[in-house]
Amino acid sequence: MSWAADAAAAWQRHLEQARWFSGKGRSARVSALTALDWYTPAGSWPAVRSELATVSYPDGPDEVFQLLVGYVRPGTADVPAPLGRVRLDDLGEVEFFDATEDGGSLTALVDALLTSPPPGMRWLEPSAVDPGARMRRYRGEQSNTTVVLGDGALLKLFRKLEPGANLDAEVLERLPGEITPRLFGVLRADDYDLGMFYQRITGITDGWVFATSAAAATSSFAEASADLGHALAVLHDELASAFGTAERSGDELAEVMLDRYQVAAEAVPELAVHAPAVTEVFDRLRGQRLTTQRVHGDFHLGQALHRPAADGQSPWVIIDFEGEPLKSLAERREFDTPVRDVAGALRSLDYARSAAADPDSSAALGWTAEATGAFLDGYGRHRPVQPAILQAYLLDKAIYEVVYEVRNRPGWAHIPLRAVQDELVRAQGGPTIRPKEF
Ligand SMILES: Nc1ncnc2c1ncn2[C@@H]1O[C@H](COP(=O)(O)OP(=O)(O)O)[C@@H](O)[C@H]1O
Ligand SMILES: O=P(O)(O)O[C@H]1O[C@H](CO)[C@@H](O[C@H]2O[C@H](CO)[C@@H](O)[C@H](O)[C@H]2O)[C@H](O)[C@H]1O
Repeated sequence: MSWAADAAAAWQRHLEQARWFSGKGRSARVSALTALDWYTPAGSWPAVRSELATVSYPDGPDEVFQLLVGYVRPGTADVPAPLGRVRLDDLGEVEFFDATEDGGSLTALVDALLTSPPPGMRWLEPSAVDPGARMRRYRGEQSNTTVVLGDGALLKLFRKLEPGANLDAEVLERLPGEITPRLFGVLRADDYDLGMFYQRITGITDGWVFATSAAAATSSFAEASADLGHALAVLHDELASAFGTAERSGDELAEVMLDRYQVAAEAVPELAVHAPAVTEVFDRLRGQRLTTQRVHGDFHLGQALHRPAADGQSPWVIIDFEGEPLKSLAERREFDTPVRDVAGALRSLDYARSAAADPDSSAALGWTAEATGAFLDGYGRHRPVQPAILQAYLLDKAIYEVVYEVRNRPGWAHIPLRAVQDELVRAQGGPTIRPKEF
């Protein structure tokens, strides 16, 4: 049997428990393993390379995931449990493991990428990456794997691969690095972007943690929210000048939102009863001409990092431009109106009140209303938002969230389900938790 057949079974077991593996619970099978060229020089240990795992499912198309693999001589691995042992033509009998779990392999990888970069390694600012920095895997919840390289840099290894440029790298490269981290380099092989080196922002509080702590203490989030609104408006200006703008008819957008709603209503029957009211809200887009551009696409508080004020610096940095995970890559790269991100932020401020002792108390509702008003002031000072368009996007986003939560976190589904109802009541002139003009 070839090394790949032996290793595939071990990786299959590993994937089922890997936090980043999005195919869990779908009877995933590693049907092929393709080795890319070694990053590390011949004769050095550990030997490190990327391998592409093709994952097959009984209920859908194959997907490709990146594995970063470390190999050492048997009995010398520096990880608690190597995944297995294989014989490779060039290395002989070796043990292998997930190299993101081994500091020595990460150091060997970064050193090799800096000192003898493979043809696919494109450096923009190599001096920002310190090969002597302590390297460790970021332990938080994420769908890729981030390696922390001291205080200065991060290496994000993309896990689920799609041919073409990675959206996050593509955006960071074109922006000035004031509201977003600076991009230091991109690693690519064959058709795939495999990872990127970028600026680590230190001393930050994750926006979701920041907002939910404030909501739990019923302490005002207005100032931070207004700053976030302003930061998003600046980001939208930067994206428009980097990628340009276009126009789209409101009729077309209404059809797209309606189609998405219909697919969602088939997946989640509770949504189906709202068809007439949902159609009415989307119909209000008809007859309008909308300006579109590249947007964040999946903006929420977890995509914003807050840092202590410093002269001339934005207190918020915005990250993760990969778009909504339930959409295809082509859909995620499409232009949209910037209102999509405004709606994302407002939905997130609504989610954040779930951290309050009683999320439905007038204090908690008031907390969201105040933060929402402040966000819209901060954003709208610069870029006015039309209420009918915002309403359609808020509804579209809440519908997306219902499907996302039912699939991923059923215990949270009540939050967007309730939001869908609230948006529809509000659209018919009912009571609102938002400032009256919106
Ligand atoms: N430039 C950065 N500086 C500091 N921390 C960051 C930076 N980018 C991401 N993070 C942290 O890493 C976490 C995961 O990053 P993210 O880009 O959202 O990963 P994923 O694409 O895997 O979801 C974020 O929630 C944030 O806490
Ligand atoms: O961070 P991702 O790009 O993977 O986005 C997905 O997961 C998010 C949850 O982590 C999800 O966001 C929803 O829950 C958030 C609270 O956990 C809330 O702040 C957001 O407003 C809400 O949409 C996001 O929708 C999904 O695409």
